[in-house]
Amino acid sequence: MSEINLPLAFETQMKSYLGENEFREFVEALEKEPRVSIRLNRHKTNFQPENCKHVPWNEDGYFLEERPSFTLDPLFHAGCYYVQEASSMFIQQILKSIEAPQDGIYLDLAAAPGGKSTLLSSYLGNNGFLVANEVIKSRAGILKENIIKWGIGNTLVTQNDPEHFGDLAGFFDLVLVDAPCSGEGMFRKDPDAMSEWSPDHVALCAARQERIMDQAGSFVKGGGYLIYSTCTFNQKENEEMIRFIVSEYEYEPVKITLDGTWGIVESQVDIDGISFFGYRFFPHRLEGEGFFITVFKRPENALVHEPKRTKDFKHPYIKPVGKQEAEKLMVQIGLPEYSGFYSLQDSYFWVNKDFQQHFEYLCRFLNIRYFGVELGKINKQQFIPNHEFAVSILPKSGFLTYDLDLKEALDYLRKEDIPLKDLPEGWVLVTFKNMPLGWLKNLGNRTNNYYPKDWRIRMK
Ligand SMILES: C[S@@+](CC[C@H](N)C(=O)[O-])C[C@H]1O[C@@H](n2cnc3c(N)ncnc32)[C@H](O)[C@@H]1O
Repeated sequence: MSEINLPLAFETQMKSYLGENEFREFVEALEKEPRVSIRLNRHKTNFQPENCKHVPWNEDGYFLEERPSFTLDPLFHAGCYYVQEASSMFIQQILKSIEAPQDGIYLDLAAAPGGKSTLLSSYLGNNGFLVANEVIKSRAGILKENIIKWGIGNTLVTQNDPEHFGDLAGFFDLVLVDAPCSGEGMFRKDPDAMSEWSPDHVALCAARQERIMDQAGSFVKGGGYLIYSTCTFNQKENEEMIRFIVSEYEYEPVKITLDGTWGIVESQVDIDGISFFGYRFFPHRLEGEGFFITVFKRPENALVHEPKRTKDFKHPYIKPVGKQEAEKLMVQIGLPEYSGFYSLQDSYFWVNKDFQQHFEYLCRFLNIRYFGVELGKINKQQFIPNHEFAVSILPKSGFLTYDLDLKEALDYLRKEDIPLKDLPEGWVLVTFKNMPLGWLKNLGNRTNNYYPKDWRIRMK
C-alpha cells in the first residue's frame, strides 16, 4: 500500500498516546494491507479452513491468506461465515470472560450491517433472544438480510431511535452499543473515514455518543451487562465515555481476561477510587483494525423489568396463529417441535416458544423489520416456502434436497435456469456442499428458480 497522509492534528494526538517511536510503527502498520478474516457460523457448519491462522481471541475466527471473491463463493451466500474484521471478534472473549447468560435477552442497539449481531446470535443459539436494532432505514435493510442469512431464528430486527427503547428500562441481560464514531481505527480500510476526520468531527461524535449512552445505560437489567465499543482510538470517544456512563448511571467495573501475547492494550480509568477498564486494539500491535471496547455490570439490586403477560396479543400487522392452524402448518412443513407461529400479511413466521412473551411485549414498543424465521405462505392448501426458511437452521426434513456443483450453485445464485434430472415434481431445497442455498420448483419439463431477485449475483 502507498504512503499514508494523516491529518496533522491526528498525528499529534497519536504521538501523544504512543510516543514518537511507537507512532512510527503505527504508521508503518497503516501503510500495510489489512488482513482479511472470517467468522464461521457454527450453527450451520463444522468446516475447518485449511492452513488458516486462528484469530487468537475467537475460536470461530480465521485469517485468510488473501482476499477471495466472496461473491463467487456459494457458502458465503448460504450464511456459513461472516466477513468480519478480527478486532471486533473480541466480543466472543468478553462473553466468555463474563459468563454472559446464553438464555438471556440481548440488545444490539447500533447493529447494521450485523457483524456483532451475528456473533451475539451465535452465542445465544436456540436458548436466547436478540434484538438487533438499526436507526437508519436503508442500513436496517442490510442488517435484516445478514440476519436472515445467518439463519439462527433467534433475532428480532427493529428500526428505532435509541429513545424509542425508553419504556424498556431494566429489560435486557446485555446491551451492546457499537457506537457511530470518528473511525480513526478504520483509516487504512476506509479512506473516507480519514477525509471526514477533524477535531470538530470527533467532538460531534462524542456528543452523539453521550446522547446514545444516556439512553442505553437504562436498558440493562439488574445484574446485566453494558458493552460499549468504537472503532476509534480517541480518548474523547472512549475513556471520556466511560466517565460519562459512570456519572449518569450506577455501574460496576468489569475486567476481562486477556492473554498477554494478544497485544491488546488495557486502559484504566479511575473514578472515585474505583478502576474501570477499556481495551484498545492498535494495528501495529496485533492483526486487526483499531478498536476500543469496555464492559460494565449493573448492580444486582437495580431494576429488573419482566415482560408483562398479555392474554390477547394485539398488533396492527402481526397476528398470532391459533393452535389448530399451527399444528396443521407444522405437519405440512415437517417441523418436529411446537413453537410460536405468527402471520404477517399472508406469510407465516416461526418464533422460539421460550421467547414468545418477550417478543409480543417488544412488539408493543418497537418498529419491527423482521423476526424469527419467515416460513412461507399457504395457497390453495399448498405450502409455498420462503427463502428465509431455506437458509434458516430450522429442520427441512419434509423437503427433497439436491446438492449442486459449483457451476450450478453460481447459476442458481444468478437466478438462471437449473435443469434437475430424475427428480419428482415439486419443491426442491438446493444445497451446495450440503448447505441450503434456496428453493427450486421442479415442474417436470423445467424448473422455477426462487432465489430472491434482489439478492441475485451479477458477477460472471
Ligand atoms: C459502528 S456502526 C455499527 C456496526 C455494527 N455493530 C456491526 O458490527 O456490523 C454504528 C451504527 O450506528 C448507527 N447510528 C448512527 N447514528 C445513530 C444514532 N444516533 N443512534 C443509534 N445508532 C446510530 C449507524 O447507522 C451505524 O449502523
